[in-house]
Amino acid sequence: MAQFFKAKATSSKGKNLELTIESIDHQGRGVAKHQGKVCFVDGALAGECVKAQIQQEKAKLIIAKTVKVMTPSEQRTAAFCQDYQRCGGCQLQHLGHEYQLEHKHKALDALFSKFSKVTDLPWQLPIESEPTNYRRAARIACIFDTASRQLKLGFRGSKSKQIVEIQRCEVLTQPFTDIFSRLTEALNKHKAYSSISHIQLCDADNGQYVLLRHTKKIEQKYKDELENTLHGYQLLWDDGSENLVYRQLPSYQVGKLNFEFKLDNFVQVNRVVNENMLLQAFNWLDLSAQDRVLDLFCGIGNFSLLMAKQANEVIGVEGSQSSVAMAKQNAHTNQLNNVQFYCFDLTQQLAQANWFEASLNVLLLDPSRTGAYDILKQLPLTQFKKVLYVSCDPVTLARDSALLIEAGFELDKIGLMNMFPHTGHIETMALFQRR
Ligand SMILES: C[S@@+](CC[C@H](N)C(=O)[O-])C[C@H]1O[C@@H](n2cnc3c(N)ncnc32)[C@H](O)[C@@H]1O
Repeated sequence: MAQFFKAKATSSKGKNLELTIESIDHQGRGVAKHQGKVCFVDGALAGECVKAQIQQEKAKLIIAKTVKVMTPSEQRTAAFCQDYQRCGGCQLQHLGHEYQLEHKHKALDALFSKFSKVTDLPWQLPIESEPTNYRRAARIACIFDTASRQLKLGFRGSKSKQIVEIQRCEVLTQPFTDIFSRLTEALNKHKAYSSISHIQLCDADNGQYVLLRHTKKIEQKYKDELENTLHGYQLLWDDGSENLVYRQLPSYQVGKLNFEFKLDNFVQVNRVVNENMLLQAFNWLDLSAQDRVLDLFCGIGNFSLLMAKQANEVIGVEGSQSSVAMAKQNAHTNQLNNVQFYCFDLTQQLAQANWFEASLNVLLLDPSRTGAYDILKQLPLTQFKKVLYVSCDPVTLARDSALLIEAGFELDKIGLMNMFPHTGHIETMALFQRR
């Protein structure tokens, strides 16, 4: 066989480029062009000239990170967190808080125009958040470093599995802002704690919970010692061998509704935004006493219970058995008997669903980032007069919206919810009405 000369591919990784940033994409990265390739640049803002280091180069694109801002945008601000450059939690602290929603608006406009050819979106006022101390739940990663014989605590680094040790986190609610240094000191007093692999924090309305996941047995005296050191926090020890026993389940309240949950259930992390989101959903849907609501991806019944106050009936569907159990319990303790919950994987065939009924006339969806395409393409959409789509991913929202528009719906209202300030996450509520 003929042998042709093929030059060795030289790696461009680590090389610096000077780039002029044209826009920011839906993940908060600067977008520029270089020799016919699209460059996505972490830490760069529209209008800026930056020096960027190449992380990865492919046939049509370059991934890079800003190493020097030569001409800063007037929207640029100093990050308030000293670990911002290393930690993977926030991506947009360099963009002034007041400009972050403007950027998210533009990103959604572009995605809707691309996927569903809808322009001039019917934007409503956004749901705002406090810029700091908004996050009531988080997961801390832990690793025992054999070289220093220390347990290290922190968040995963941006685009890596490395743990970034941090002292404080200003986006966590007040009781947890400085928990890192306190935990690091306490957990390094005894080797007994060295098998702790992660720690879950939850600032519930009825107490602050700290769940410690460990792989080896920890003697009771060491558990008691930590409990005394972290006085005021409710500690839970989880070695994965049996169901956790809660002295009292964590809970949050919205109006007169009380929601109990377990730490492995999904709960919305921004308390204030969640309350305003539920209220907005209630107002936008404007349900009548005849309406029968299908709430897909319902979790512990966050939306379902409020909707049940107004509607004739609500059917909630969720894939996590544990969340469904809590949703049923929450309906019972809130004395709502017109809401039923079912456990079902919504990527599966609708023909196997025992919860679907032709008389359901309002659809509410709140899927995870992968969106709701699988179930939406199977549902007989013509039976619904309204669809309320709560989204945590703008790309899947725009894609799924195209399907709804094609099925005869019109986008009536759309609004951002600033659930995670300073991050690239875009949370949106969209109301579709049948044309
Ligand atoms: C964004 S959360 C929303 C939960 C709830 N609506 C709330 O406001 O708290 C998405 C929910 O969808 C559930 N989920 C994810 N994939 C699913 C699937 N394939 N089938 C059913 N439920 C799923 C998750 O367990 C989670 O509870």
